[in-house]
Amino acid sequence: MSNPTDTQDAVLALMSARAGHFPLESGHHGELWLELDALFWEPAALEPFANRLAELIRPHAPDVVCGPLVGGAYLGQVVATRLGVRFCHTERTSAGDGGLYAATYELPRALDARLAGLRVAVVDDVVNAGSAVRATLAALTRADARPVALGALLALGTTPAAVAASAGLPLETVATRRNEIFEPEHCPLCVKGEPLQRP
Ligand SMILES: O=P(O)(O)OC[C@H]1O[C@H](OP(=O)(O)OP(=O)(O)O)[C@H](O)[C@@H]1O
Repeated sequence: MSNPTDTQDAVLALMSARAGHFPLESGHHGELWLELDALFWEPAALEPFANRLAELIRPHAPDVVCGPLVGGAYLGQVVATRLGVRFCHTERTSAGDGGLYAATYELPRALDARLAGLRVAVVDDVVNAGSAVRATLAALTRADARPVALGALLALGTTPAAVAASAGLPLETVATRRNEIFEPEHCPLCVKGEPLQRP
């Protein structure tokens, strides 16, 4: 696992990829869909990568790891256990109004008061447009928590780094993969007349 290319290939091998024309939760369109439902099928296979992510996050000294349901929360529990810190999840509460980044996520209400002032690392299994992690950061800000890092097993394209930078956070990733996403009005697949596919 020390060779970065081997690590990258091994992470990608955990997810099957489909090419097409897909609507993303963020409102963007993309050419890539990753099937993530089987990512946690063999927890022991995923654990070394979750542990690697935990070690990347450790220097940021979080008190809490927070991940969006579903995949980000499953991963976040493993990372939190490895780090010996607390864990919380966010849950999508609205898909939004069709605009960009309109989906909302919320923390369990009972944890709001506990999170105030704590250092929180936000983790997700994959970050693409960053809808889930952006909305999770917003929920943490509402709870007066202090985000300190954004982490992912896999970051797609350049948007995750932009999302982290705009939040003033370091981005820690185990693997990266090239990818492009498009605002609907600038989507080349729409221009070509390719119909959107349900993932
Ligand atoms: O950066 P984004 O553009 O938000 O994409 C990444 C998100 O998509 C996946 O979740 P999905 O929507 O498949 O839900 P799930 O985790 O419940 O399967 C993944 O687990 C991330 O949360």
